[in-house]
Amino acid sequence: MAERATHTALGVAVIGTGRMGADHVRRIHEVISGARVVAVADVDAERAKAVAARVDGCTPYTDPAAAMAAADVDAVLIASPGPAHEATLLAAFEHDLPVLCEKPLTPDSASALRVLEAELRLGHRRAQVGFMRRYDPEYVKLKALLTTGQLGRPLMLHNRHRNVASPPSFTSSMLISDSVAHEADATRWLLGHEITAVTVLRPAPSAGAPGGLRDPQFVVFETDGGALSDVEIFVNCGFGYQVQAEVVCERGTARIGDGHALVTNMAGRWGGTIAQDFTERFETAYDQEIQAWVDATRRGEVTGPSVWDGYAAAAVCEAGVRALDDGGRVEIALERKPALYA
Ligand SMILES: NC(=O)c1ccc[n+]([C@@H]2O[C@H](COP(=O)([O-])OP(=O)(O)OC[C@H]3O[C@@H](n4cnc5c(N)ncnc54)[C@H](O)[C@@H]3O)[C@@H](O)[C@H]2O)c1
Ligand SMILES: O[C@H]1[C@H](O)[C@@H](O)[C@H](O)[C@@H](O)[C@H]1O
Repeated sequence: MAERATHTALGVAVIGTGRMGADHVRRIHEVISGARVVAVADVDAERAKAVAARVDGCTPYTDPAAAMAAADVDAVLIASPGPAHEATLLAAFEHDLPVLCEKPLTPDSASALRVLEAELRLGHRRAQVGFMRRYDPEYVKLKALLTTGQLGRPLMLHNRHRNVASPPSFTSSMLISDSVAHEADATRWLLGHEITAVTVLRPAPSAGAPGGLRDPQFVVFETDGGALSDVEIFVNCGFGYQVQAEVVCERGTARIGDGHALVTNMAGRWGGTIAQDFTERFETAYDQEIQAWVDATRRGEVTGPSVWDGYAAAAVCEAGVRALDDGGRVEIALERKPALYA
């Protein structure tokens, strides 16, 4: 596959054509280079048809397996809901197809381990997980600064993750498993530590939270490097989409996410605007992520967040959901890391 794809555009099947899937189809078709969408699959036939109609030569399917079996498919982008990811990943591995799987890899650590074992049986990495913050220019700068060691050892990481409003089906556990999943990965990646324990504190819910939703929550990760990483997750803040991170190190601090690219002074006031959702705040990150995946895939490589990263984040979130339910501190014991992910 890799040799063929090096000379021609990579043929991508996009599985799941909802909000993210349709946006990734647009991105591959209009924004990035080196790939074309040749198939889409969605259990909702009308949705698949409508998205396929926007791209010449794209065939709609309702069965992901049928889409992946099409002759012109070289790679798979999974954007169905988390519980559907395992089956699609395993089917893609059966065809030995490269995959970019939106986060979460899977919703729990047992299913993530089954995916990891299937990839180990292939004997080479095939899948990348869609932790797009690793491609966001601000996160990339922060990671580069930490890697120089100028600031000294990281002691604490403070994260804020705010959404304007949660979708109707959002549950209290999903604040952890769907949203804080990003900070589980960002903490591991920025600090280079594994997370060993998680505590979830629950302030009185906001009056703006839909009935019964425990929103906001305050999550504390402990790491094997002795650092603490805290996350304010507030998915019905009402005013904007904000993702901020501040690392406190022995000799200084560094902070991203203030969004002060444009500050205006007018009529006795100063200020700027706040993004309203993730597609706006992380637009560049998604573009860079998909371009990097296409480029690496055409070279026959897998370079992004790995199945191990997806498994570790799933284990952290699973512990977080238990900590939310019990109101206590839950320790995390990861499996041994296989050499494939060293
Ligand atoms: N990286 C990010 O910032 C980010 C942002 C939003 C969503 N996501 C992730 O992207 C994925 C999709 O989220 P979304 O917001 O687009 O959801 P969505 O509900 O808008 O779309 C999901 C689509 O998948 C379809 N579907 C359901 N089961 C399927 C199956 N078995 N096979 C094929 N299609 C199936 C649904 O009909 C729907 O059209 C999730 O994993 C989510 O966590 C990531
Ligand atoms: O699925 C979405 C997505 O991952 C966003 O990046 C995050 O901000 C939301 O909280 C989450 O619900």
